[in-house]
Amino acid sequence: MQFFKVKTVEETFALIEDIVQSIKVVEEIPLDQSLHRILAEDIIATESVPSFPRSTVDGYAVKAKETFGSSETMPGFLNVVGSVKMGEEATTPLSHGEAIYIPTGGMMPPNSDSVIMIEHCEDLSGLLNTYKQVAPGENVIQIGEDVKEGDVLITKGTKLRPQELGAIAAIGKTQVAVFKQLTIGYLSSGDEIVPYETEQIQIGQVRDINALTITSLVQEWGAKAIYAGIVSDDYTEYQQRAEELFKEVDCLVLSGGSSVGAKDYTTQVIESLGEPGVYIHGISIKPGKPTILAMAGDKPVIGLPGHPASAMIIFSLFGGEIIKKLSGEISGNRLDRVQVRLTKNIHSSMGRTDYIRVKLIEQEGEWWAEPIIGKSGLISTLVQSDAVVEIKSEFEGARQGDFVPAILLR
Ligand SMILES: Nc1nc2c(c(=O)[nH]1)N[C@H]1C(S)=C(S)[C@@H](COP(=O)(O)OP(=O)(O)OC[C@H]3O[C@@H](n4cnc5c(N)ncnc54)[C@H](O)[C@@H]3O)O[C@H]1N2
Ligand code: MOO
Repeated sequence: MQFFKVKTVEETFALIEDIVQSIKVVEEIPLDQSLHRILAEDIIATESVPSFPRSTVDGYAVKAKETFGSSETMPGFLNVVGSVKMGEEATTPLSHGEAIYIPTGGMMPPNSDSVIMIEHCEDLSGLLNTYKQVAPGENVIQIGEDVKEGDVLITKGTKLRPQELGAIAAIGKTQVAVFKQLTIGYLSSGDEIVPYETEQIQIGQVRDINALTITSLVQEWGAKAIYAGIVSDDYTEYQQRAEELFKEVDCLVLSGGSSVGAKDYTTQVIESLGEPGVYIHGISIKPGKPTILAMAGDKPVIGLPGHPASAMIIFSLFGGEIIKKLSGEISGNRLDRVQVRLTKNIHSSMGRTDYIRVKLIEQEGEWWAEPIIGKSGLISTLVQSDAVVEIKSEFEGARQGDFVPAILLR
């Protein structure tokens, strides 16, 4: 038996972009529960922030031109006529030759245009000595300088980070429309795989590692994971369990049995779930060559190679992209690779993209990648890794000192 439908990494990403459609289900949820969710509406500012001009420092609100020429040796003089109270409207207008004490964040009094910091002046019994001149607008946040009423503050498809929640809170919006949280189903396969809680394992058995790595990645990405346990290498059982789980989820992930051994039923199980079926069986990638990507109806199905490091790397790359597309996220400026330098020569084969597990070391302000040697069945190699460096298919490797792109695993 041979692998068929083998694709390059670039073709795989292009295919994902092409075949995976975003879910359209939208729900309104409280803002404080929307972290990491995907915005399903444009957030239009219904008011300006700030809604009144504010001081950015502790000092005295003044008319800038009345401080012109002030210096340490030649101070200017202004009369202090009051103070601004926090949280209250400043109503007393500033007249010629006057200054008003203002705390950081306080409202600028009418007719004032700038603030002189307290360290640049001295209040001598109501006579303010100014030792520095200020420019009009200095130390003031103007109305709408943060957010202007009517502007699009955040666009649909944005993954909500803490700063987006803060900005939405600033305009007084308490509910947001987001796309439904995705549910990703995960099932392990293999006669030798036993629940990780198994205290005493028999010779030949291995604890289910992928259940933890894969469902944890799902959670890290803001989706919900359903772990449906382990199936043996029996087609009927595997097919039934996969089909049951498939009905409950937006995307199904199966681990193990993706190769072409006699008991590798994953392809057959996936084909049974519906049309159009398997698009890719085999990617020219290392590790993780025997990866399966399919669509059953509008739901993506991923068959991961069983080796734990392969499964995690493949799921981080392609699973991440599929879930992102499915979730409705529209990535803006994405910094998903950083440039690091290699501490050693790395060999790789033309026509195959390699992802090499590396430890990152900082030396004299530069980041260096130290390859971690180990087979793709070894989970500890990922524990030691900070990143994987990418050697694209057109290269036969990379030399010590070369800059290479790294995908962070932290
Ligand atoms: N003749 C060939 N054989 C293999 C090839 C090939 O090109 N030609 N590719 C190899 C590569 S690369 C990989 S990766 C594996 C993938 O095989 P499967 O997806 O069929 O996975 P299994 O055989 O079920 O498992 C492989 C390995 O991983 C262990 N495993 C599986 N699931 C888990 C789990 N949930 N937790 C911990 N460990 C797991 C399993 O016990 C096996 O040792 O195929 C190669 N073969
Ligand atoms: O996916 Mo396999 O890891 O290349 O051993």
